[in-house]
Amino acid sequence: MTISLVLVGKTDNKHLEALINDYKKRLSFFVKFEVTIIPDLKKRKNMETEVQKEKEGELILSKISNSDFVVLLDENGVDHSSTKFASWLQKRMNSGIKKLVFVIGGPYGFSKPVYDRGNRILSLSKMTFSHQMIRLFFTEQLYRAFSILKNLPYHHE
Ligand SMILES: C[S@@+](CC[C@H](N)C(=O)[O-])C[C@H]1O[C@@H](n2cnc3c(N)ncnc32)[C@H](O)[C@@H]1O
Repeated sequence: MTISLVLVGKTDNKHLEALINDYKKRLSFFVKFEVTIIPDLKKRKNMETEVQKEKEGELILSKISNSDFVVLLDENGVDHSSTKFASWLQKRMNSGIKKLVFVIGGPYGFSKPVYDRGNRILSLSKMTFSHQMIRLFFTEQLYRAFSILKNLPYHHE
């Protein structure tokens, strides 16, 4: 199974990018992990929020195939402990899915068509994080999930 992470806008802080790359590298020992960045929209500062979400939504959907299992990250989704998330991930890997796609929205979240396409909505907390910070928190949680599944001494309960 391939795990793909779709992001809106490039990571705008080099320290954040370095930390994300570190977890990306660690994840590559366990799974085929790819990151797809949807470039920032041109002239988005002049756009209405809804128009921006709609345009970003079209670009997000263009990166998703019919057979992909799509998980949208959203503060209003279902939340898991790290161990529950690890077992959920194991079940997805056992289910024969070819590609598991996680999507992080832009600064204003997702358009309705993107919500409609999501197979699951996952929250990392009830608090809202920036679309930049959450990419680090999520890649760390994904690494943590694999470290739990592989019995590595990274996660402690
Ligand atoms: C700044 S938030 C968008 C917030 C809000 N939904 C809105 O409409 O303005 C940007 C993106 O970060 C992600 N995100 C932020 N906080 C999150 C959380 N607690 N759990 C999961 N994803 C989160 C989501 O993908 C969200 O679309």
